[in-house]
Amino acid sequence: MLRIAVQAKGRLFEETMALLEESDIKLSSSKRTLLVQSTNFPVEVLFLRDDDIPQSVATGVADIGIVGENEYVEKEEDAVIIKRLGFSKCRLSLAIPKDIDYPGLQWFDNKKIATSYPVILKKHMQANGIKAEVHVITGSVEVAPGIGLADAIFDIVSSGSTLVSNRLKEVEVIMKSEALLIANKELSEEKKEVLNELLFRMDAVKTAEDKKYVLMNAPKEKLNEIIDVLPGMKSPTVMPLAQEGWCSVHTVLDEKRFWEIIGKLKALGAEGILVLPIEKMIL
Ligand SMILES: Nc1ncnc2c1ncn2[C@@H]1O[C@H](COP(=O)(O)OP(=O)(O)OP(=O)(O)O)[C@@H](O)[C@H]1O
Ligand SMILES: O=P(O)(O)OC[C@H]1O[C@H](OP(=O)(O)OP(=O)(O)O)[C@H](O)[C@@H]1O
Ligand SMILES: [Mg+2]
Repeated sequence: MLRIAVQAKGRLFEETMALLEESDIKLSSSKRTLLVQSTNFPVEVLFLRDDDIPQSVATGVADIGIVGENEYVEKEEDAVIIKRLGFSKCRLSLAIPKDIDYPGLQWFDNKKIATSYPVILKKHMQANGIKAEVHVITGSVEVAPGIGLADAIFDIVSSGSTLVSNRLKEVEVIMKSEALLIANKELSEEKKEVLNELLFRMDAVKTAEDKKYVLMNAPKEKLNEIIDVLPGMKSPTVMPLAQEGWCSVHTVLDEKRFWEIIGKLKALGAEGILVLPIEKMIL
């Protein structure tokens, strides 16, 4: 049985649960108890605060965990990164009151900075020879300058709207972060096998995520030109239609180039284009 530590509630929770669900890991209880077994796969899910996930994985309380990179780097626990998961993307930044002119990092010399990430902050300041006072608070960091608790903050930024509503501006990005799958360093062979199967399933979900299955009717005389604009995995499937001179073309398209390719297909006379989501893709 492989034990996975995940965030019980918060910014990581929904996408973590969606990833497990799309990997066909069914959980026995919809009520959230601390530890829930899967009914169809040899894993159990341990729900924790995200701060506690790196340590629980490093000590072997859990075998693997899903946690923000910021939290993983801050905690300096001895666990290994297995996979970058690409969700909960954000950055850790320094921000100061918006009306202050910012001359560069030296501004922070002898200033008081509020943060929940003292380790990352102190390392960065030390590496740049800046002596700042670090004031640790665990939440609502952005209000600190407004209430006179600190001169500046070092915290998570995504859209930047929390900074704006607290009259702050982002002046330095110190690190970028996304959700990570981390693992204990000494998993048994049995657990490694379960982990490999889980990774195989997660890859199939991730690969499918930015792809679409596309079907269209194409005039036969334009078929070669249409095939030329389709990247596909190998080559498209082409099937005859009852109507003379037409065929049906099926292929897989990358979401990034989707509109560009669809435009070319329409120009070549493709009709009745259907676009379907792909649940899983095994290459
Ligand atoms: N606005 C955001 N946009 C994207 N990702 C974010 C955002 N805020 C936080 N994250 C990421 O999600 C993680 C969890 O954020 P959350 O705010 O839920 O943490 P928390 O309040 O410390 O939760 P917990 O109760 O588990 O300790 C962060 O460590 C970060 O990696
Ligand atoms: O740049 P933005 O898009 O505004 O996001 C940044 C905010 O998001 C997170 O807090 P969250 O909203 O998760 O609430 P919390 O403070 O309760 O963790 C984070 O702590 C920042 O405060
Ligand atoms: Mg936390």
